[in-house]
Amino acid sequence: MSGGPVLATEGLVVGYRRRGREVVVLRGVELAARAGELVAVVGPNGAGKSTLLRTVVGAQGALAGRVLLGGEDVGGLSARERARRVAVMLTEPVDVGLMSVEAVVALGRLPYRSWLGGRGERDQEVVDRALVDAGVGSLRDRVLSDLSDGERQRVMLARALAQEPAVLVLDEPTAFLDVARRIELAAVLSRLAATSGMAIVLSTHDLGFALRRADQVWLVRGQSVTASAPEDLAYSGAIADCFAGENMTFDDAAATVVVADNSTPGATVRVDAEGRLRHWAEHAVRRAGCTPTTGDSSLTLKIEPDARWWVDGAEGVGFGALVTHLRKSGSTAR
Ligand SMILES: Nc1ncnc2c1ncn2[C@@H]1O[C@H](COP(=O)(O)OP(=O)(O)OP(=O)(O)O)[C@@H](O)[C@H]1O
Repeated sequence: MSGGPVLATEGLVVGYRRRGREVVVLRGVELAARAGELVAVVGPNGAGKSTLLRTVVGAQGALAGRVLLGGEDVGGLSARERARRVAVMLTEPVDVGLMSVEAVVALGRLPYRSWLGGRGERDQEVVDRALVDAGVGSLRDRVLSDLSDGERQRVMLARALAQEPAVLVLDEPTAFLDVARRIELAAVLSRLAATSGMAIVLSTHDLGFALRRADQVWLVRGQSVTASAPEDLAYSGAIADCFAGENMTFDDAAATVVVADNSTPGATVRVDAEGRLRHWAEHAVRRAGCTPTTGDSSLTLKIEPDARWWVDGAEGVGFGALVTHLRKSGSTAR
C-alpha cells in the first residue's frame, strides 16, 4: 500500500435502505486521499456530506461499491482494525459522563490495548502528544461535562489523534466554534496533515477555509461528487454553480459566496485613505450602494483615522453617518 491512497472508493453508491427500498444519495463515487492530504468535503445542505463520511468510515454500509482503507475493504475489517486505520469525529454529542479529559483522550488507545492490559508508557506518550496537538493540554484534569462546546470538540479531536489513525474524518469540526477558534482549528488541522502524515477528510460549510487550506475539495452536489484542487473548482465555476443562486454570487477575491448587489449602481466615489482605514471606508461606500475607486471621480471621500469624513460638501463622523449620507445623496450623484 505504500504510496497508494490511504483512503479510496470504487464505484461507491451511498444512501439508505428504507422498508426494503434503496434511497440513493450519491452514486459513482470515485475518490482517493493520500497520506498528508487535507480534503474538504463541501456542498449545500442535504447534499450528502455526512452520509458520505459515515459510509467512508464504515459506520453505515454502502449500497454498492467499496471503500478501501490502506487498500483493504472497510467492510472486511474488524472494529479494532478499523479503529487503527480511521478515527472519526462526528457532530453527534458524545455522552462520557463525568470522565476527565485525559481519561476520554486515553479511550483513543483502546484499539491498541489487550483486554487485560493497562495503559503503557507509549500509550501515555501518545495521549500527552494528542492533548498538546489538539490544544487541550491545560484541560487534562477537568471533567468533560464542565467544558464549553468548543473545548469539548477539541478534546474529541485529541481522542481521535490518540488513535494514531492513517485517516482522520471530521464532520463539520468548526460548527460550534467562534471565529478565532475556527481559524485556530483550521491551522491545527493543516499542520497535522502536513506533519503527521495522516490524511484528514473534513466536511465544512466554510468555503473560504476549504479553498485556502485544502489540498483537494470533494464537491458534493446533484447525487455525485467531484474531486479536484480547490482552484480548479473555483476557476471552472463549479463552486459558483453549486452555491450561487438567486441574489448570491461567488466572490473570487473573498473566496466565498456573497449577496449579490442588484441595486441600481450608485455613484463612483474616489476614496482618499490608506490601509485598514481605506478598506473599511470602501466597505462603507459599497454598503451605501456606491462604487469605490482609486481613480478620478467627481465625488471624493476624504476620511481620517478618527473616522471624521468629508464628501460632496458634507462632513460627519463615523461610518454609519457616512453610509446614511451617501445613500441619501451619493447614489444619485454622478
Ligand atoms: N437516516 C436517514 N434515512 C433516510 N434518509 C436520510 C437519513 N439521513 C439523512 N438522509 C437524507 O440523505 C440526504 C443527505 O443528508 P446528509 O445529512 O448526508 O447531508 P449533508 O450534506 O451532510 O447536509 P448538511 O450540510 O445539512 O449537514 C438528505 O436528503 C437527508 O434527508
